[in-house]
Amino acid sequence: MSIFSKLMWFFKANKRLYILGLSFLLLTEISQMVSPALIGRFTDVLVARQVTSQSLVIYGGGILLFSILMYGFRYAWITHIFQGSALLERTLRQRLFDHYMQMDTTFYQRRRTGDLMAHATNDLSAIQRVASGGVLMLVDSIVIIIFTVISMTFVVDWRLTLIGVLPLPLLAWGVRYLSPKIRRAFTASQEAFSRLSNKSQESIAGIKAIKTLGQEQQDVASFTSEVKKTIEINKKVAKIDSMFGPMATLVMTISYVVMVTYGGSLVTNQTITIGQLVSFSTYLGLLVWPMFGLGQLFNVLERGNASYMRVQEILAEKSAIVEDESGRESLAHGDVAIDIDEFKYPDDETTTALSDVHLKIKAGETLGLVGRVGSGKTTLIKLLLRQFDGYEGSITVGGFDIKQYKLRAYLRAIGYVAQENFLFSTTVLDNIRFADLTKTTVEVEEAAKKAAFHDDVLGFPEGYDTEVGEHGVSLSGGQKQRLAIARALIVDPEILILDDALSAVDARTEKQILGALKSERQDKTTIIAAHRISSVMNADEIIVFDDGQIKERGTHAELLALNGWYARMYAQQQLATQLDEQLSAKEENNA
Ligand SMILES: Nc1ncnc2c1ncn2[C@@H]1O[C@H](COP(=O)(O)OP(=O)(O)OP(=O)(O)O)[C@@H](O)[C@H]1O
Repeated sequence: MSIFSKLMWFFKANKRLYILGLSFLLLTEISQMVSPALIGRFTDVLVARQVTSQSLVIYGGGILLFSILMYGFRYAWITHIFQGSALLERTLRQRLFDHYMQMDTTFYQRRRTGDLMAHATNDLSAIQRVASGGVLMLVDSIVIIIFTVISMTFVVDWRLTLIGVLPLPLLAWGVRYLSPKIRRAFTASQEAFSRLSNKSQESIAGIKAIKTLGQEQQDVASFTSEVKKTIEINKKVAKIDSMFGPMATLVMTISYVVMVTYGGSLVTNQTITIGQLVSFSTYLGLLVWPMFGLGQLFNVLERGNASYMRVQEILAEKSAIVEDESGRESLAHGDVAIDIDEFKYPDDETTTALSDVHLKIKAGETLGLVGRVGSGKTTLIKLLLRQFDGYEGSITVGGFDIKQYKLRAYLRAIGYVAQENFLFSTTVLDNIRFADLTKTTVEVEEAAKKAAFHDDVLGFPEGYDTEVGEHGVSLSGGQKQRLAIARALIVDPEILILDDALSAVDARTEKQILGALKSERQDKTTIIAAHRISSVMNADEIIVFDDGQIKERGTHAELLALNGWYARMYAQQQLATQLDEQLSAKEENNA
């Protein structure tokens, strides 16, 4: 029952809908009570052999009239209540989705995709059932029970009523006994569903890796075992669930036995008429649904409660990125000053990911970030993207701390391209102009040209209208990277960040893209993190990271003169390129 108080905010907000719905319910029940009384009276007229055409019209017409009224009222109240539940589902869905959108990176690291999807589907449906079936069963059952018992007392006999309804508390006891069991079973079932969703999601997403490593059979086996576990848990739910129905039938049968034996004796000693016994039997019949309803109700409420708690737990999680409500709305631009004394990832407090990183990028300049694998390049970029706020020190853009900007305003100024980029299941055109769908085809083409992607698109079956992503053509790693670069360039960001975003393109294409960036973005800032020195060698300043710290810094020439890691890497890569060129030339000669 506590789920109703938890949802009170919603019922209050939609009280008009619910008051109307419940008023129609009351009218339905009142109409429903009239027919059994009319049937009883008519039985007495029949027994006394006093049937006339007038009595036929009165009783027949009366029963028909009230049935029609009942139909209309029932239709009206059910539509109101179900409208309410659809509203609740929409409200919660919106809240949950907004929450998902606001949450930070660590939230998505902690929570598995399958779980998050289960909350948005199964859990919300279970809660929605509380506001529809739950309300319907609760109010309908209680009102029918009260009205029926009152009608039984006044139309028939109070003693028969008392004895007839005496077995009903047995049902209440049964429900109380079974409820905690169904709650536990249902929570386990929801968790099993989440695990199954996770497994399916991971297998589908990782299908290429599974096939390449020849792990199909193992994967099917582990999926089957997960399915088996889920079925076992659901069997348990069904077992407990199926106890409710027969229990209600049993209790009702006891009531009928009481009615036949005690009611029969009342008719024999002429305390009540046969017609009244018929009315009583019809009233008792009306109690069958509320008994089932109450049994089901607790089931629906327990499920709803378990789901509501899970959804609330998610909604209560706060993003580590705190939005400054009165923050700056204006576009962030100007010099970038990075002063990080120390940063540790929240899930690894023992390791210092960055320390003493102090650098300045003047507006319009290019910064290069290099260093061995895991040296901290992406970590610094994550801080710039405000994926983590918990560092000692500050990052400012245009003299203002990046935390002083409204997140949306700040991120609007940034174009970010990662090594692996997500493509949406839509056309190349809409993927490129994803950040601003008002951009024209010409603007999209221009951005694609700068990213050296335009010629590739012309080769696609339907050019810019070719569908890509899950339901469309597959792009190569390099094409995906260049599409993502075009996507970032189209909004002409104040700060463009390329995080190993040229790793899958060849040296010539890289040169072409870097040339376009240089000429098109003269007054805009660019940050390039890369493994290939050629990606950063023309930057105004190059930072060499090692173990989260700046090990070397300077221009290309200065770093070569230092004769450290950078110079060694450059020499090695130069050598590799020369060897490659010699090999290609040889192959061409041989061909
Ligand atoms: N979310 C995280 N939680 C904890 N540690 C992390 C997290 N992300 C990265 N790290 C660790 O931080 C260190 C720096 O990683 P980072 O991704 O910044 O390196 P990188 O220089 O960009 O490497 P690469 O060249 O491979 O992209 C690594 O030791 C990495 O394991």
